[in-house]
Amino acid sequence: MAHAPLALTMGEPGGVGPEIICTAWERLRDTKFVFFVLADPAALEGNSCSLKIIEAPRQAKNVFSESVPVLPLNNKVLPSRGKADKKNAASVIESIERAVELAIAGEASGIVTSPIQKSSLIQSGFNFPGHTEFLAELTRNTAMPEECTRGPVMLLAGPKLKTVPVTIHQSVVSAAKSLTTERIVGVCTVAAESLAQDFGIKNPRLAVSGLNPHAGEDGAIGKEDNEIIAPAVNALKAKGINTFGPLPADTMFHEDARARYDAAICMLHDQALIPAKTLSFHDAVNVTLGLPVIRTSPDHGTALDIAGQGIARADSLIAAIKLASELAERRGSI
Ligand SMILES: NC(=O)c1ccc[n+]([C@@H]2O[C@H](COP(=O)([O-])OP(=O)(O)OC[C@H]3O[C@@H](n4cnc5c(N)ncnc54)[C@H](O)[C@@H]3O)[C@@H](O)[C@H]2O)c1
Ligand SMILES: N[C@H](C(=O)O)[C@H](O)COP(=O)(O)O
Repeated sequence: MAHAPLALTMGEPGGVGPEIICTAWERLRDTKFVFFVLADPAALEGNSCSLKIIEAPRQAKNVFSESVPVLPLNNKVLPSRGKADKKNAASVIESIERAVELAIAGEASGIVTSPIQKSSLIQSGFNFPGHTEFLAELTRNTAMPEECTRGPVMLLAGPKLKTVPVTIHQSVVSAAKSLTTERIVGVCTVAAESLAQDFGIKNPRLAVSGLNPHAGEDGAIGKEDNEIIAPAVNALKAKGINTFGPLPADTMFHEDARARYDAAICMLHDQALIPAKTLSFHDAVNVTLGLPVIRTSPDHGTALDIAGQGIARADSLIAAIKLASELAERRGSI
């Protein structure tokens, strides 16, 4: 079967994306991890790698060892290193939309997204708080693979820890208010399915965090742990999903605790992402579970503060490319 390349989105042209794409290509050019970049070539110019314009993803494989294959966008960018210009929003968004189209069409085996500057896109009228929600919308009408529940669900996957936030890009106040037993059951169901099917973890063990300090101290410090989270854990156990909790979030990430589970399911974005990024900032990958296409991303953002200085590390992007390729192989799409 022909191997489809991975589609790599351009991300924020003023951030570290362009330089780490170039570094990632330099490190991967002689490997099986072939990708092409959906970008205005102007966004990638000025780095040390050579670019080759391609007309279709299938051409990527033939040029990959010599140059970065670039599938040009219709919208142009005016890159300004270290600054996110909302005038570039159309191009940033087009890159994501076209990657999804190509993945749905089978011309790309998966999507790896470069970081976007959310605030700049939102100022331009973009209506989504992140890739996760935008990708869910773009793939809404595409059928899921058999026996896979639709998400989206965010997973931060590192060598020492996998974490899933139940609430994602929400204020802490709105996240706490929006927690329901059904939502927790839904997220855990997608996570358990994907850990088994995409990551090959048989009967994955899910450790569910509480919301409040000490998981509510039996109702003395908040009622959500007993009234919303504990019933979700019971419902998941009844479905045969290997789940336990709610656990106090502050003590569930030390080394011995991590050995007891395959993924930590957390109620809040920062409960999940702080331990993931603290333990493995340069190795962890952000994966969207519960989509009909494969999507990974580095765990870091645009890093405007160091863009263009030649010090940005490409390790997390490389890990994202390798993981997307591994997931595609497992799903049999390449
Ligand atoms: N997948 C994504 O699109 C994604 C992910 C996370 C954050 N973001 C966005 O990025 C923007 C900036 O976010 P932030 O400042 O919170 O986080 P950030 O990850 O961009 O930066 C945090 C710190 O880590 C450093 N850093 C980041 N990437 C690095 C790398 N590759 N090598 C070395 N150092 C690196 C930065 O210099 C900074 O000091 C925000 O708009 C945020 O929403 C996007
Ligand atoms: N919440 C993520 C983080 O802090 O790393 C980041 O915003 C990326 O989210 P998307 O993948 O939805 O863009």
